[in-house]
Amino acid sequence: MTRIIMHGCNGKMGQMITNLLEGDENAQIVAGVDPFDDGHNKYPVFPSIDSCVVKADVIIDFTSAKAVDKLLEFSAKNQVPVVVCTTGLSDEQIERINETSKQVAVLKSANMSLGINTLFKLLAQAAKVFNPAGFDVEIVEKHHNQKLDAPSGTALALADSIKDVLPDGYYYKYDRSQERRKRDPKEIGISAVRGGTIVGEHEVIFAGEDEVIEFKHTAYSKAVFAKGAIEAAKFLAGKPAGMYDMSDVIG
Ligand SMILES: NC(=O)c1ccc[n+]([C@@H]2O[C@H](COP(=O)([O-])OP(=O)(O)OC[C@H]3O[C@@H](n4cnc5c(N)ncnc54)[C@H](O)[C@@H]3O)[C@@H](O)[C@H]2O)c1
Ligand SMILES: O=C(O)C1=N[C@H](C(=O)O)CCC1
Repeated sequence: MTRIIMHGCNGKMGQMITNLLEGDENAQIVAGVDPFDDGHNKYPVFPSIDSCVVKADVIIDFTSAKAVDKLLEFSAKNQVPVVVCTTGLSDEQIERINETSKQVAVLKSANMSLGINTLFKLLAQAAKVFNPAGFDVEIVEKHHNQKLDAPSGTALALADSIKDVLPDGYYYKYDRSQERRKRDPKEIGISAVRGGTIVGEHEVIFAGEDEVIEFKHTAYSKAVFAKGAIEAAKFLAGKPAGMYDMSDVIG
């Protein structure tokens, strides 16, 4: 039985995972962490990670960027592997995650779905074909009106999977409103839309002369992320220190 600490247990993702794990014979939440708690969970809830005294095999994190530094400290100090799903992290925090992974197992992924993690590989292939032919790359992401960070972590990861295979000099362009000039071919455009209850949509557009190729992923329920996070937690428990991602889980 994999014992899990749910960091951010009372948020939308924390509660989705709580509900899914109710019927799981191989994993259970042994403690939650959330500063906002009304006592409705079946497990004990602590207001901060450093006040959590329950032993566990792995932590799942869906909180906010502000909560991640303390989490990494706790994970390394107590030798509890951690699945970091929170997005909107700064470059310094990503560096801290890499440093932490030298002491304990860390899996970081901006998107836990099979579809997006497969898309990373497809996009790398597509970029190698379309870039020499002069295609422009634009990414459009859409999410619900409660989301704090923009662009989404997934949009940035999709952009990275393309930029990584392109020649040097490509850069991300988030806003063209202050400029009056033609598009620079070295731009990778990233646009964010927020509204209603959209779970998550990502479109990657390769626009060439007289033809356009579009890749699109739509998440219809947060369950797709929750199931991926649970699989990742089961995978990571007991693993040696190192940096992991969803491709290690999916294979
Ligand atoms: N990787 C993925 O597949 C994926 C999927 C969905 C959401 N996310 C990301 O996960 C994060 C959370 O998403 P959400 O929709 O559940 O948000 P949410 O706002 O509904 O929930 C966040 C929860 O974290 C709690 N929290 C805040 N500070 C905390 C702290 N210091 N310690 C413990 N808990 C704390 C909040 O009280 C809240 O209950 C966001 O960054 C989002 O972008 C990632
Ligand atoms: O609901 C969110 O918030 C999501 N955030 C992730 C991101 O920023 O990429 C993944 C999709 C859902």
